[in-house]
Amino acid sequence: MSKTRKAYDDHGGSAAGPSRATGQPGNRGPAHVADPGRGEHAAAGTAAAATAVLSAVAAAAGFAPFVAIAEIARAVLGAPSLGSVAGTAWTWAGIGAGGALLRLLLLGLCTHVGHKADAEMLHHLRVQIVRRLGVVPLGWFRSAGSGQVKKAMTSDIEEMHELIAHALGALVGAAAALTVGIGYLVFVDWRMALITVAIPVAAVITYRLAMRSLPAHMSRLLAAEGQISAASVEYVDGITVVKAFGGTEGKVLGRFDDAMREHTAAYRAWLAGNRASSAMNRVLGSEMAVLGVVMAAGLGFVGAGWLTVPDLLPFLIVGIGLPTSFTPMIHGAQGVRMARVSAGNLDRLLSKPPLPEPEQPREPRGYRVELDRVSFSYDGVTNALDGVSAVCEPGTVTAIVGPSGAGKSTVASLLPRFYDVTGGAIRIGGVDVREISSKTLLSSMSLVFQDVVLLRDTVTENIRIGRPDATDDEVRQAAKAAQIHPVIEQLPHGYDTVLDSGKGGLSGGERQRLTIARAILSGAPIVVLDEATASLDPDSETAVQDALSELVAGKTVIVIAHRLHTIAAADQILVLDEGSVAESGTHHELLASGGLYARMWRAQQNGDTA
Ligand SMILES: Nc1ncnc2c1ncn2[C@@H]1O[C@H](COP(=O)(O)OP(=O)(O)OP(=O)(O)O)[C@@H](O)[C@H]1O
Repeated sequence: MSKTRKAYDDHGGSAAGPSRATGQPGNRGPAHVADPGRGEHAAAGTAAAATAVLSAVAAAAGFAPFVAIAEIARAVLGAPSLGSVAGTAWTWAGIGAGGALLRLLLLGLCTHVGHKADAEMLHHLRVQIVRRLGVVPLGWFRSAGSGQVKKAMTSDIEEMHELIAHALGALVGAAAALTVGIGYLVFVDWRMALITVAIPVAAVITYRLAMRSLPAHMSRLLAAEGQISAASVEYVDGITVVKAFGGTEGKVLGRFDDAMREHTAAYRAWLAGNRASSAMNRVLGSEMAVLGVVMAAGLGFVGAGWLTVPDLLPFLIVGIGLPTSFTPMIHGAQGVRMARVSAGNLDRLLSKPPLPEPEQPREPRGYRVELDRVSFSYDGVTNALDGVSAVCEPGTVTAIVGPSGAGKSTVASLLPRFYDVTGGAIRIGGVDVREISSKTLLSSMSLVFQDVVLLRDTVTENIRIGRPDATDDEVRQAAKAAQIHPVIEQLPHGYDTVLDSGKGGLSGGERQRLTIARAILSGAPIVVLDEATASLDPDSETAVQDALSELVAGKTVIVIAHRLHTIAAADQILVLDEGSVAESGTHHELLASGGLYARMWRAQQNGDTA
């Protein structure tokens, strides 16, 4: 949004010409700095303020050469002979050269200090975000969280960079330059100063007028942009299907064409509304406008005897420098506004309440898992789970089945405390999971989900996540147990092959077996499988099932499954319906009772044989 807005702002007109006098350093690029604590954060803030002050002084000093030229000209034109003003001229020449030199020195210093402040502040922010991510409930990432994190780490941080490295200096520098320039002109002649300043001020007003209609057009422009990118993604993602089915290519491209046309129409509609103010802005924002008005008014003043010709010179020399300070001031102010929005987003992220850790953690006594009248609500209004009770004994398999939306995955998320229950309790080895430290809790569980997450690292390291201190040999043993060893051996660099975090390299079933190897290596006594084989073809499923039987031997196993034949041998089956346990028992008991499970079983059998 912010980038888009900036792009349109640039088309709406310019408040004035290009920047000349802001003294604004360009400090980009990361730097490696030590992990800063609170004190370093304050130091970075002080450094950012120092950059702004240096920018202001540099911008003010940047006006000295112009003032010097104007003063020398005034002295020379008003004197009977050159010799009589030589001293004054040399003094002003010294002031001018000194100002130019000081500006250069301060800009160098500014770049150095600003660069450091920027790098430290952004590093500190990133460290804080990462630390916060380490303590927020993991369930948050599964809902809206990951999008928020991506935005915080990219565009919000970028806006903060803009603020510290560019906007703040631009704003303060431009304000200082304007103050010095206008102050000098007022000193020479306040009436002419008013006229000279009126032109860039009028340019700013026309700029505001040109931009006034933007919010009204923004939603249409953004919607059109959204359609363009959706159509592009649709085309790129579906290019195989589109090409394979020939005739439909035109249809997808047609959608892209329509979106482009709509964007052009929206853009034209906005431009049509601000054509006059935009044109006025371009005229008034140019140095030529200031020069023309100052000349006309100045000659009038000279004619009327209100101003001497030498006194007109400062307005021509310094006055035409004023418009160039308005553009950075407007952009700087805009940068500050955007950074405030981003700072709000970052603040919301950084103030996400952490998962409460027990003050005096307790160790579970064994690995019996007990759900005691567990209730949970995602939104605080509707209950996804309502009074669910069950006991899962070590060395047994408990299957959780039920219609879509019954709450099966919610149970799986509550066990490792991705969320905390809103009613009742979950106990492991007789201890409430909220009284067990997160580290102990997570290391007591192997979680195997349908969505396989692989890191961009070697096969060995991907398996070793299960137990970081495992030897290479133990990694291989786990891979063998998970029936993935022969596949790994076939990879270009065997166990040293770097896997793609995307879908490349291994098939779905192979990736799944890799995560099972991870879980086998971890040796955790509780295993939670959430739809681990749901998306696999029959061959892969058989291989994964074999791997799973290695993983679950002797453990407390909780399996969530859609396909009932995969859990028919479970020691107990909980049938969830609308967040409650509708029935429970073994496969045969549930079939005999003729309830929901029996109906689901029959439906799946018929589906399978149909
Ligand atoms: N992150 C979430 N935020 C809000 N509501 C959610 C979230 N996840 C699940 N729900 C809701 O909670 C209820 C239970 O969902 P859950 O995913 O646990 O069911 P499920 O039995 O696993 O379904 P499925 O078989 O389709 O995966 C549903 O109404 C679902 O819409």
